[in-house]
Amino acid sequence: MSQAQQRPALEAIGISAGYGGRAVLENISLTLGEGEIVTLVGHNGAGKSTLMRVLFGLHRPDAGRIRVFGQELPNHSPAALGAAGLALVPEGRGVFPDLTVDEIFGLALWAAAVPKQERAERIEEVLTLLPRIRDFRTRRAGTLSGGQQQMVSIARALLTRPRALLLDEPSIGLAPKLFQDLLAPIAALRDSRGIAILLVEQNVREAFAISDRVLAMKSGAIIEEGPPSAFSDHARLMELF
Ligand SMILES: Nc1ncnc2c1ncn2[C@@H]1O[C@H](COP(=O)(O)OP(=O)(O)OP(=O)(O)O)[C@@H](O)[C@H]1O
Repeated sequence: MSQAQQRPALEAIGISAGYGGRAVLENISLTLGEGEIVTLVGHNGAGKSTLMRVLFGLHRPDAGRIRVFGQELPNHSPAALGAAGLALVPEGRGVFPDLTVDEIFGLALWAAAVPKQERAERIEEVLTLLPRIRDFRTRRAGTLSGGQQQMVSIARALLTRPRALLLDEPSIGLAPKLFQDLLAPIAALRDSRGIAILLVEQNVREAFAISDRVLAMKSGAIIEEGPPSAFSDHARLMELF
């Protein structure tokens, strides 16, 4: 039995969800194994972000169950999920523009109830992974480039030392080189700490290079699943987008 079958980081079973009575997700089931990197691909509007929000307790599903590290939480809220070891980096960064990077980190550590004496060490740990942030730690987030804000958003999620990370389109607004600079430490995190990652990404070449498995979504359902090599055929991918 593989590790993923023994104790998945995340299990979604029969998730259906929508907006105002309009169905967007229909009976979705997926598993993210411990230490596994899975990329979720699909056309615009397929429901990828909605699924991420449901998984992180930001959107209530109409049906289905979600387990995190084998546990179904009585309150599937972002705070409870954070405490259980899950973190989300949402699409579009969501950093507070008027706060400096250091202030954003301080707020995140405070919100996660990390003891004061541990905070500097946590920040140092994340800055080792994403060293470019050192150059703009004292600047207000609103004055940073899109790529720098994306880095801050990922760093903020990592401060809580998650065991599973949901990453929604981290490449948006990033030059290809910067995106690769971002993916390398993420892949290293899996290797060093066994963190599990569910990645929504349109830049499939870069994403597949670090992925164990790919899930393809179409119109609110997962229609195909397999190793990245099964999706390397360009024509096959074009069908999905
Ligand atoms: N807050 C909302 N209210 C109403 N409808 C929404 C809302 N958010 C998303 N939708 C709709 O749900 C469907 C799925 O959107 P979602 O953002 O989940 O897709 P996606 O696969 O992430 O797309 P993209 O790749 O463009 O980000 C779309 O038809 C979208 O218009």
